[in-house]
Amino acid sequence: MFLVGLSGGIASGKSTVVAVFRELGCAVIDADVIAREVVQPHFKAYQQIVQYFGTEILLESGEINREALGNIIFSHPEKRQLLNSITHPEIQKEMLKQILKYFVLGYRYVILDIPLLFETNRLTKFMKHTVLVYCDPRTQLARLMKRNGLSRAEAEARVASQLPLDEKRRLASHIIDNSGDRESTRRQRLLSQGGTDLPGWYPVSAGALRPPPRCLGWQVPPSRGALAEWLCPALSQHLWSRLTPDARERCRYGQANPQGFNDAPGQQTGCWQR
Ligand SMILES: CC(C)(COP(=O)(O)OP(=O)(O)OC[C@H]1O[C@@H](n2cnc3c(N)ncnc32)[C@H](O)[C@@H]1O)[C@@H](O)C(=O)NCCC(=O)NCCS
Ligand SMILES: Nc1ncnc2c1ncn2[C@@H]1O[C@H](COP(=O)(O)OP(=O)(O)OP(=O)(O)O)[C@@H](O)[C@H]1O
Repeated sequence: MFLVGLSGGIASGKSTVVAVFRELGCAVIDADVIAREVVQPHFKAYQQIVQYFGTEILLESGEINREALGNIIFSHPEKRQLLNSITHPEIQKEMLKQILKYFVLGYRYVILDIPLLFETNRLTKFMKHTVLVYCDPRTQLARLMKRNGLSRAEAEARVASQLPLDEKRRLASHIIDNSGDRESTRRQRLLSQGGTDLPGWYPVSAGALRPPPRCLGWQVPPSRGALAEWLCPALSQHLWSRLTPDARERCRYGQANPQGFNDAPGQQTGCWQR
């Protein structure tokens, strides 16, 4: 089984992109969702958070007031480190459990949506590929202010708590540019599944839909087109109908990269239009 690390910056569009992969039936593990689970009242991390941050960060229900905790940690780097040291080990344990679940189910690829993948840098070595959901800094700030109702200064503090997206760009093996509208982000993915020089997100999504028998692996079908038909005819037809005439031509003439991802060391594949 291969792990694909998907990351980005705060409000760069990870959830938006991941929603599309889920639509296609991909196996996705979301670190933000797990981060919410492991701080529920009966968990160890909850007790530690209350011990260090005090009961003033609790709601009346006893649950953690995420807005209040966020306000503290995004303006105090040392408190952020403390929170990370409490939550990250618990998040990683739960992620490992979910990875094992998908392994047992026979999935070939699992997408791990990890906001701080490049900051912590401990997990990248386990990833077959890393995908960065990029967004230009002005758009990122505007979307963050709007979504969270933050002032410019508050939003800037949150962005500054992470590595700049331009730096993450250099660390990722693949980029999805989400600076434009949702449809253009979607097109990047679809094109990548049928185009020429594209690394082929296809095996990831198709593999999730119907895990192939282990003994066959992925080498048996001679081309990606055949692979698509073999795995999921309905999805294959749908994707074919969404391709541009030019991309169809290229597929017909066998120029699509049958290997899926382009793995040349240090090379960023140009699959997703930037
Ligand atoms: C600070 C908290 C309470 C804010 O909760 P809230 O519901 O408002 O935001 P949410 O959890 O949806 O996170 C939104 C985004 O904030 C960013 N973010 C969250 N935690 C951190 C952090 N410690 N450092 C930098 N950025 C962070 C990420 O981009 C994340 O996608 C919460 O994010 C948290 O518990 N963070 C610590 C755990 C963590 O590191 N989570 C990130 C996934 S590993
Ligand atoms: N292409 C887009 N066009 C317009 N708005 C978008 C686009 N992509 C995302 N958004 C909006 O921007 C905000 C941030 O997107 P999203 O929640 O997907 O980011 P994220 O990276 O998952 O955020 P976080 O780091 O906080 O988890 C949301 O309000 C979303 O609706």
